[in-house]
Formats: sequence, C-alpha cells, structure tokens
Amino acid sequence: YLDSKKLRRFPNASLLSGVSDLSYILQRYRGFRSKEIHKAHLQHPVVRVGPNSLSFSTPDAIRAIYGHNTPCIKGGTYVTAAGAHPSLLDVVNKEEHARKRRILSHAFATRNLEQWEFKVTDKVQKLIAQFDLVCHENEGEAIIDFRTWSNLFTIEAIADIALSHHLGCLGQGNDLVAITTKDGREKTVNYIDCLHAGRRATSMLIWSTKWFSSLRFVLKKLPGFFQTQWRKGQGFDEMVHYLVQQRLRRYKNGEQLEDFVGCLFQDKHGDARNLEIGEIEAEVATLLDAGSDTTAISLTHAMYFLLRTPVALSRLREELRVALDDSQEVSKYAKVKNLPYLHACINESLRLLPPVAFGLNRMTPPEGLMIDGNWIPGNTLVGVPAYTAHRNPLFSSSEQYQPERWLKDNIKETQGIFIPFSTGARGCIGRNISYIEQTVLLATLVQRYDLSLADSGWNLDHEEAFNLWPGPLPLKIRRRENC
Ligand code: HEM
Repeated sequence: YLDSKKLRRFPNASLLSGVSDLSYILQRYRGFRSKEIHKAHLQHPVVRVGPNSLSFSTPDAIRAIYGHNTPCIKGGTYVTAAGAHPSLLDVVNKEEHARKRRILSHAFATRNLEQWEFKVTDKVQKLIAQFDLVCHENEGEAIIDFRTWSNLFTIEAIADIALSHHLGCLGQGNDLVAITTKDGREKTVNYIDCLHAGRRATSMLIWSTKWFSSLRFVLKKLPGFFQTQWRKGQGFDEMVHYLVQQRLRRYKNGEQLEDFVGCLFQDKHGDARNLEIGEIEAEVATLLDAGSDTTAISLTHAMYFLLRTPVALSRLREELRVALDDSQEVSKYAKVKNLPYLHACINESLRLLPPVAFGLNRMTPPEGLMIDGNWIPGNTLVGVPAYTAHRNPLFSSSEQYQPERWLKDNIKETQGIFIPFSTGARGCIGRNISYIEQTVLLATLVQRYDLSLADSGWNLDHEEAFNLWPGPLPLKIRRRENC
C-alpha cells in the first residue's frame, strides 16, 4: 500500500511485480524472461517489472534512458555485482567509466581494428581444419554441434586478441584450459562451463538487489545447486588470474605484444599506467566473458535462421560467390566487410534474438526524469528490453526472419530501435570486433561447406541468464566441390 512514487499507475508485468522482486526471479527460473515481459508489452508501452522497476518499449524511452545525454546511471544489478574492482562494463560512476573507456578505446578504435584480423583468420583456419577432419573421418559428411564450435572459436579469438594467449581449445575440440592456481596447484578449467555456471547462479538471485549478498553468503555454504554452480564459477576467476599473470610476465620480460591488455599496462607513449592488479583482472574477466559469449550466441542464431530459410541461404551464397575468390581458404575481411546481404543476415538474427535481450537497468537521477511522456521519480530502475524494441511495429511482420528488410531505403527509421549492442556512452565497445569475427567466419563456412540442420524441424532451446543462451545446434556439414 506504500507507493510514494506512484508506480501503481503502471500495469504489472506479472501478479507479484508490484510487491516483490520475486516475480523477476521466477521469470528467470522459467527460462526466457524477456519473452514473458514482451507479452505484457504487447498490451502496454510501460509495465512494472518490480516494486521499484519499470520496463519501457518505445524509441523515445531508448533515447531518454540510454542516449548520449541521459542523466540516468547504471543501477540495480550492476551496483550489486560490482566488487572492489568494477570493470568497464559494471562501473557506475560516469567519470570513472570515462577514464576506463579512454584507456581501452585506442585498442578498439575502428582504424586499428583490422590489425586484429590475422588473429581471427588463424582461429577460422583452426576451426575449418577440425570440420574438414570430421568430414573426412565420416565419409565426407559429418554432424557437428555448431553452438559448441562457435563458442570454442570465440573464446580462442578473444584470448588471443585480448591477451596474445593461445588456448588450444579448437585443436582439442573442448573448452579445457590448463592453469596454475595462486597456491601453485596445476589444474584444468572448463572455460565455457565455469563462466556459465557462475553467471547462471548469480542471474537467478541478483534481481533481489537487497537480499542478494546475504542469500549468496548462505547458499555458498549449503551443499546444493548454488554451491556447485558458484564453485565451478570460481574456476573462471582462477583462469583469469592465471592468464593475467602469464601476460604480465611476458610484459616484464620486454615482449612487445599487440593486444588489448597491453593498453592496460602502458599508454601509447610507452609509459606504465600502474593500474592495480585487481582492476586489470576485472577488465580481463569482462573481455573474456562479454567478448566471447555474445558473439558465439550471435553466430549460432545467424546460422540457425539461415538454415531454416533456404532462400536467404542461397541469396547469401550468391553474394559470396561473386565477391570472393575461391582460392582463399579463409575469407578476407576487406572482401566481406561491406557485403550488404551478409550484414543483413547477421543484423536480422541480432534483431530477432538479441544476445542481451533484457532491459539493461538504469537508475533515474534523484530529481526524476520525463520518459516517453511519463514523469518518473528519482532513483527508479528503468530499462528497455532489446527483445521488445526489436519487435516495434516499424519492423513489419516483426516475428519473421527477413534479412531483406535491412536493404530497404527506409532502414534509417528503425536505426534508433535496433539496440543489440545497447546505445550511447555505455554502448558496446566490442561491436566492430564482433562483426569482424562474424562476417569472416560465416562467409568462410557458407562458401566452403554444404550446411543443413541435422533435424529439419530443430527448434533452438533458450535459457536467459544475463545473456540469452541457445541450446545445442546440430548441423550436417559436407565440403563443397572445388572448395
Ligand atoms: C554480438 C556480439 C555482442 C553483443 C550483442 C554485445 C552486446 C553488448 C551490450 C548490450 C552492452 C551493454 C551492456 C550493459 O549496458 O550492461 C555491451 C557492452 C560491452 N561490451 Fe559487448 N557485445 C558484443 C560483443 C562484444 C565483444 C566482442 C567485446 C569485447 C571484445 C565486448 C565488450 C563489451 C564491453 C567491455 C562492454 C561495456 C562497455 C561500456 O560500458 O563502456 N562486447 N555489449
């Protein structure tokens, strides 16, 4: 009955939304939270998703909440998640964020990006070597799980781009990484499994921002699901610590390596930055997480939609046939970076199933803010789910996979509501790297193999933690003639 902010005027997304964050937690347990919230948005432009939390859906709301001049700051889950050393992704303070972003922006600057291409090419080569091998061992045609292989590809790529480290996962065909722990023990860590385990457990409880720390404290001590997941998750932190130590050793030995972490050690004049090791580890953890998981998801979705839409696949193949040279084993980025249909296919799957689908929460300024014609009091959590923004009526037949829509002249109208990488000052810094990985890999695979779903009626399962994780995607692959 206490509703000093008058949020009761907005309809609840579910029965409990007005009184408890439990509703958000229950939606997380059911698997695909953003889809449930979207159902509520089909009736209402603004819905209440928690006692102090509103979900918006319109282009005006995107501008007000995430735009370059927004007075909103990251709130809710970010504040709860940020430890002693928040990373670029979860830091809340605007000045602190600007300082961190300046440090990394040189490495991510568009003009420097193509210097990472050779690292991507190397990983594509390793992936196709494995695909060729399984085809060869299976009389020409093999079944592979593309979800797993695309993730092995992205973890290898980001470990090299960020730290000049060769994980060897593509060669092994699994995500095992050998490390030495702080106390000198040799062990192996499952990169993807450990990352997902930690994120899975945290994403189930973090919506209860008030109770999260106490719940975590208790559940870590009790044998059961949460304890197991968080223990596994620790493996990821141990791996990050080990990889940073390895990279630091090479830096101290005077090796000149071109990678992202180099920017954290010294500035462009070669002067040491002397950042605390905790801050370096936090940035590396974010790069190894955000820089691998999302791109693997996007690749899986792009492949899934292409194989379910044979007309799109043939049109893409024709575009590649004209643009590419058959003698190149791995497509050159210069040849694929401006291919309109290839980009349209990627963007269309990012639209339908954005890897980060939920409303990224922001806190309104203490004095309050006008959002989409509604006065919202200060310190209220607000967000726009990409899943809903991407189903705006400006996208006609929005549930259909239609890459052609991205080739039309009126595409500018929809630019403001296409937010897979978010937007504004807190938008994704790795977007262009991700496009390099995605365009080069997809072009190479479509050019080199005949690809089809192993089961033509296959439906991808999803689990939405922070990212929207797809389940397995079994594909039939066969080398194409002359490739
Ligand atoms: C398809 C691929 C990707 C998608 C869909 C994606 C999506 C996003 C989104 C939605 C955000 C905003 C997060 C928030 O506000 O909480 C973000 C931020 C970020 N992303 Fe990505 N991302 C992708 C690839 C990458 C890659 C490849 C990297 C690193 C190499 C990366 C690094 C980051 C970082 C460091 C931030 C925080 C930026 C800041 O706050 O200044 N991302 N990304």
